[in-house]
Amino acid sequence: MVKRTIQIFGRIRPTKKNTAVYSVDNEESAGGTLEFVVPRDLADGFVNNKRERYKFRFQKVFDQAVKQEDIFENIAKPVADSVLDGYNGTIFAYGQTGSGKTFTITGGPERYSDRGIIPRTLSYLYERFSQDSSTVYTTHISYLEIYNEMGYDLLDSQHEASRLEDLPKVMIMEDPDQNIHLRNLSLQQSANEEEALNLLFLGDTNRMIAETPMNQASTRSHCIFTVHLCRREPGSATVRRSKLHLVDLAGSDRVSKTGLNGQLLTEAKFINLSLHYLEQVIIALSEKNRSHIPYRNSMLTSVLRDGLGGNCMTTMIATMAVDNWNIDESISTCRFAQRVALIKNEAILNEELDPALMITRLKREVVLLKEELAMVTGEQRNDQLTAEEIQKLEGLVQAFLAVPDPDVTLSLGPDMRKIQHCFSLLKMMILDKQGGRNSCGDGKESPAAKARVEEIQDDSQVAKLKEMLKQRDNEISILVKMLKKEKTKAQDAAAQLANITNSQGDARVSTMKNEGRMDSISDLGGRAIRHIKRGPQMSMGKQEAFESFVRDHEDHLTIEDNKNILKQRSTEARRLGEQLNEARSRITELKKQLEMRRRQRAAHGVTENHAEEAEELDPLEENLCKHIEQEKVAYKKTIGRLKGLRTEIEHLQLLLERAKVKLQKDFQKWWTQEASSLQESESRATHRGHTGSPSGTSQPSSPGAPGICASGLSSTLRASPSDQDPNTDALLSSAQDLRCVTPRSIPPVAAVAAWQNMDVTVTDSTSSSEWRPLSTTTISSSSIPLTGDQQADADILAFVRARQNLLSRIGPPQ
Ligand SMILES: Nc1ncnc2c1ncn2[C@@H]1O[C@H](COP(=O)(O)OP(=O)(O)OP(=O)(O)O)[C@@H](O)[C@H]1O
Repeated sequence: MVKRTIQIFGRIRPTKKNTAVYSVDNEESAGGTLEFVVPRDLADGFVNNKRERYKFRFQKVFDQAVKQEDIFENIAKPVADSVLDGYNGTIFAYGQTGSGKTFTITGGPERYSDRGIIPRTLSYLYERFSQDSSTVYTTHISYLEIYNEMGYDLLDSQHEASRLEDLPKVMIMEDPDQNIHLRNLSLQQSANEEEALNLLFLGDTNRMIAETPMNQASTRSHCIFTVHLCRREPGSATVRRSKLHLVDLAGSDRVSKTGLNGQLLTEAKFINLSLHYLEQVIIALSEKNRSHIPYRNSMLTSVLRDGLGGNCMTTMIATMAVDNWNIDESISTCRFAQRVALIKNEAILNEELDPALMITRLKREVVLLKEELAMVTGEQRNDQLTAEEIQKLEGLVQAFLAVPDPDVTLSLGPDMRKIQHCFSLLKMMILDKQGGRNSCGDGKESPAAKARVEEIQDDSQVAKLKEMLKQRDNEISILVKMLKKEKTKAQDAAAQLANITNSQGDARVSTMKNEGRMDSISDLGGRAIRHIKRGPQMSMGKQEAFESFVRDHEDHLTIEDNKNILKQRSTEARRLGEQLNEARSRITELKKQLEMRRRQRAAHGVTENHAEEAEELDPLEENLCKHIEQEKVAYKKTIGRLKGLRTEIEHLQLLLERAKVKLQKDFQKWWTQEASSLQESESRATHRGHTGSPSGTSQPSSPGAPGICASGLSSTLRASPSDQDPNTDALLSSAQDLRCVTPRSIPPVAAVAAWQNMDVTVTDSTSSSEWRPLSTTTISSSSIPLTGDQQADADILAFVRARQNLLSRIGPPQ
């Protein structure tokens, strides 16, 4: 058992201006101190206008310039080490909103070097697993978000979460021994670093997507990323199970300061309530002789129960901002940390007997005892050894011979068949080695020995061939299955491509023909292919808007930078891969040369009777060995670099993927806003039209639009409040195209309606007050360019009907 108080560390977020006076002092032995100096005039009722100096003690304080790497080395690595040893670990970040909790725990979204504690810890754990090949490690991951006292599983890949409520809800259960269980929280196995990082990415993406402007969940929720580790020593019936919780708490800002109201106030109360309960638990734990600790008051404290005053090595990171206006919050964060530092935990080694391993062990014992019994009672088995048994025995003999230690024994159990077979194998090997010397005096092998050797060789050969045949059969059936699957996929893709090219092409071709823009038609196929590659969600008009949006997005430069770095790293990885292949061939070649040289020398020694010469060191041989060693060192170095590059490439890919999701989300938000604002101005213009304002004037693009071509996008938007449906978008893009060839004087709505073959009378082409929909029910679908896809066509017709209804509601002008 390890008794230890919760370790507290301070981290100060970089700030550019208006910094409060503070000082950090880290001493090797006494830990670190952080001191704030708050002048009386600045305090001004903020914190305390009596005291000027506030001094707090931490294990260590990390000032603004400290890198993520140092945070990992000093804070997370020791905890990860104890988790590897079988103890539970928790690291939680506490601080006000924007003080750098997420940056510390997960990392920044832009640079590889900004990776936070989670990705670095995963990297470290898998590296340690690979160094300890004798132990079997199994890793599972869970990712829980707690928002308004409700738990959500962030690793759900089944549902497309667009709101937090779409994610599976997690319930807290308690068993009779008062152990906490989280029902509905999935545990995903991750075999390697890549899989673990993908899970982190999935969770973060779910977190980001589920967030809406009304529910800034990332700021107002608690997130707990947990690594569940199981470690098995070879031959041992015990397993060690440990858990590592990496916790990003909600902002600890005081409600009075945030000035919230309505829904946000309710959320803030919930968050403050759960942080308040956390504080209560911490106060109760830091007080002596408290029998009741109120863990059950909130979901957060229930989940973190072990980490707080229980079986766990726990570390807290107090994140702080030192801008003048944040100083009171930073001081209260420090005060909280001081209380946390009083809590004592008792971490125990989580070792238990593995029932499965116990069963296997007992079964093996039963077999041995049975065999021993058979030997004692003289009841020997006389059935043939199976091919598998023969193969196993060969392996045992090889392993036995490979170890020069004379104390090592060949343990075969009391089965005489196995003992005899191993003797035969050994005899065969000796005969083989002795070659001509083990013959019947005349230099030839005795026929009996030869026959026996051949028999044994045949047996093992047949067994090997049978095994190979089985493997090949398996491979063939897998390949056949894959081929079938690929064929079906190719057929589907071809059909989909044909469909999309036809439907989108048809819609555009007619308008392009009208405009004489036939050269663009040939481009349609290519665009359709790009469209499919990007996903079937966007119409071409929207796609163009998206491309423009991406170009003007604030993250564009970072994304481009990351793309370039990714390209460079991929090129370097390819080059290193080639180097590795070359080094491998060189090593093989050198080994061949060495082998040949050794044979030549051995042959020379035998034929010329120069046995002593053969024993001497050969300079050429020595040189070859040296060369091989050098190549091996270079090979290992390249492998190390390649491994590092692989991690960096995977991380960059995830960053890019995350940036893509963010862009799509931002675009979707912007698109919806633009659509509704354009619709509003459209209806305003219509009303103005009713009162005699000039008609058909094109609407200005929204000021928020980042440089999108007004004629292409805003016209599509004008008619497209429902942007979810690609067919509607395509339809509206086509409507816009038609508008381009419609006389300017015809109002846009009339143009769309005309294209839709609705009965619209334009009695005076210069006055918008003269147009009106005649019929609200007649829709001649014959002239609507339908796609042939039932769902898409139903959507198109529904859209046309909705538009017609809208027009009818506007009604004829007075
Ligand atoms: N040490 C740091 N170095 C560079 N940038 C940082 C650092 N800490 C925080 N930031 C930046 O400051 C901003 C706010 O940080 P972050 O989102 O991590 O705060 P938070 O405490 O998690 O806030 P919230 O409570 O809203 O989740 C981010 O843009 C982040 O990249």
